[in-house]
Amino acid sequence: METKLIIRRLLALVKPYQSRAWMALLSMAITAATQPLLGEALKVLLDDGFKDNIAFSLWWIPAILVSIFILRGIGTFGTAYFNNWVLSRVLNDMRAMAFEKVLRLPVARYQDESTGKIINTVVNDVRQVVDMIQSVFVACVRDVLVVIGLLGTLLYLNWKLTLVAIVVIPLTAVIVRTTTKRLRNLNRESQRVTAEMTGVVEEAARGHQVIRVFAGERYERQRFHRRSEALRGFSQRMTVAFAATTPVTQIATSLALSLVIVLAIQADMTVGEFTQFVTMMLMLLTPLKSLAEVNGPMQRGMAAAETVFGIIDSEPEVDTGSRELGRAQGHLVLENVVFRYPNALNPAMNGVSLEVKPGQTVALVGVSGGGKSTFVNLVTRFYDPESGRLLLDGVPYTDIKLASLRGQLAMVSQNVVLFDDTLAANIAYGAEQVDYERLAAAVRAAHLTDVVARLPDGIDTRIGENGSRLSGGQRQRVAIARAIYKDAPLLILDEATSALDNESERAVQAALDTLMAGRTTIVIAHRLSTIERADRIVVMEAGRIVEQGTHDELLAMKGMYANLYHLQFTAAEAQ
Ligand SMILES: Nc1ncnc2c1ncn2[C@@H]1O[C@H](COP(=O)(O)OP(=O)(O)OP(=O)(O)O)[C@@H](O)[C@H]1O
Repeated sequence: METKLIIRRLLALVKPYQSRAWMALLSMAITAATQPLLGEALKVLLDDGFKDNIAFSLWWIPAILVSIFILRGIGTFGTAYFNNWVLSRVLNDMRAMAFEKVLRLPVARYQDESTGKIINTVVNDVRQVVDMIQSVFVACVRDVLVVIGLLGTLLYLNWKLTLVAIVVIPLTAVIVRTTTKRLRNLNRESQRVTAEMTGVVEEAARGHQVIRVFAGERYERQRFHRRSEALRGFSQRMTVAFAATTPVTQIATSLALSLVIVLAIQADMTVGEFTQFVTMMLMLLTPLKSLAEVNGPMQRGMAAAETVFGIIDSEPEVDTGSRELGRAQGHLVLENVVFRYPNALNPAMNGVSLEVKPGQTVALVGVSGGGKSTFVNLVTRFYDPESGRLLLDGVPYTDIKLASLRGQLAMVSQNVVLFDDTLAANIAYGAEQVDYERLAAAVRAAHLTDVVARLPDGIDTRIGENGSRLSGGQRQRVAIARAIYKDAPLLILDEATSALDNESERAVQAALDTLMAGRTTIVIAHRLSTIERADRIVVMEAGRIVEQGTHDELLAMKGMYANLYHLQFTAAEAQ
C-alpha cells in the first residue's frame, strides 16, 4: 500500500475527532512559539540588562521568563492531553474494526492464516500504528512548527547567516531518503517473523501436553530459536541503517554551525544578537534531529498499518441473502453438491444429494477423509458449494441471510469450545439476555444439575479458560446444554471419539437424547447406539454417498457399512 494512501486512511480515522485534533495542533503551535520568544528575551537581557544604566525594572526578568514558561507549560500539557484524547479513540476504533473482521472472516481464512498472526495484528500492530502517529506525525507537526518559528525569526534577524546554516537541511533529507526503503523492508520482514514467533509460542502453550509426552521440546525450541535469531538479525540490521543516519546528520550540522560563528564575528553582531542567533540555531538542532530520526518508527508504523488495513479491508463472509426464515421446520435438502477446498485438487464433496425431513436424524459414517466434516461445513455454510445447492425449508441457502440461517442451527462439536466466563454465560452463549428459567431447564435436560450444585457459585461460577475447571464429560454436557438453550430446529452433532467412563457416557447420551428429540439432526456418528437409532445412515467415501438406509438394511447389503460395522463396532463391543 502506498504511503500516501495509508496516511489518507489514517487521517480519515482522526476525522471524527478533528476538533480535538485541532486543539492539539494549537497547543503545539503555542509550544513552538515559545522558542523564538525565549531567544528574543535572551537578547534583550544580554544587550540591555548587563549595561550600567539598566533601562527596565529587574522584576521584568522573572515576569517575562515565567510567563514564557507558563505559556510553554500550557502548550505542552495541551499537546499531551488532546493527542491522547484523539489517539486513544483512534486506537479503539481501529481495534474494533479489525476485531469485527476477525468475527466475520470467512472460515477458509483461518486455515490460510495462523491464529498468532491474527492476534498479533489486532493487539500489537494496531498499537504500533497509533504509536507511530504519536511519535511520528505528532512529533513531525510539532517539530516542523518549531522549525518554522525558529527559522522565520532567524531569517528575519540575519538572512545571510541563516541561509548558510540551513544548507544542512537538504543534506539531511538525502541521507534520510536512502535509508527509508531499507528500513521499511526490514520492518515488514521483522513483523512477519514476529507473528510467526507468536504462533510458535501459542502452539507451544496450547500443545504443552503433546510436546511433553512426545518429547517435542527440541523441535519447538528450534522453531522458536530460528525466529528469535532472525528477529535479532533484523534488529541489528535496522540499528545499523538507522544509527548511521544520526552521526552523519550531526556532523553536517556542526560544520554549518562553525561557519556561522565565524561569519557572525565578522558581521559585528552584539553579544545579545549573537547569543540569540546561536541559541536559536542550537534550538533548531533538536527538532531537526528528531525529524531525521522519524524515519525508523515511521517505516515500522507504515508496515504495521499495511497489515492492519489488510485485515480491515479483507472480504467478510459472503452474506448476500435477503430472506429471514423465522423458525424453520428443519427440512434440509442437498442437490448435487460439489465442493472443493481452496487450493485442493480433488473435490471433498462430489455430487452429493440428500433430503432430510423435519425431525429426522441422519447419521454420517464412513472412513476417515470420506467427507463427513465437509458435509457439516457446508450445512453450517462455513463454505459455499462449487456447484449444486443446499436448501432449508425449500429456500436456497444463498437466499437466506447468514444470521438467519445460522440462527436455525445448533452445533455440538467434538472439540467443545467454552469461554472463560460463567457457566450461565457459556450455556446462554449468544443470547442478548439470559433467561434463567430456560437456563435451568437446559441444565436439567443436559443432566448438569448435580454438577452445578457442586460448583462454588452454582451457575454463576467461572469455568476457566476453555472450561478447564470441568471434566471432559461435563464439558460435553455444557455444549449440549448450550444447544438445548438455543433450541434451534437443525442440529449438527459431531460425536466425540474419545470414550468417556460409563457413567459420564450415560449422562452425555441421555442429554443428547433430549437434545435430538424433535429436531432435524445431522450427526457424525461414532457411537453404535446413535447409529442404530438414526432414521437413516449415510455412508460416505471420497466425497460421495456410497450407501444409505437403516442399520438393518445396510447390514443386509453386506457392503461398506457392513464392513465398517464389523471392523469398528463389534470390536468395540467385544472389549
Ligand atoms: N481445509 C481443507 N483444505 C483442503 N482439503 C481439506 C480440508 N479439510 C478437509 N480436506 C480434505 O477433504 C476430504 C474430506 O475431509 P473431511 O474432513 O470432510 O473428512 P471426514 O470424513 O470428516 O474425516 P474424519 O472422519 O477423519 O474426520 C479429505 O480428503 C481431506 O483431506
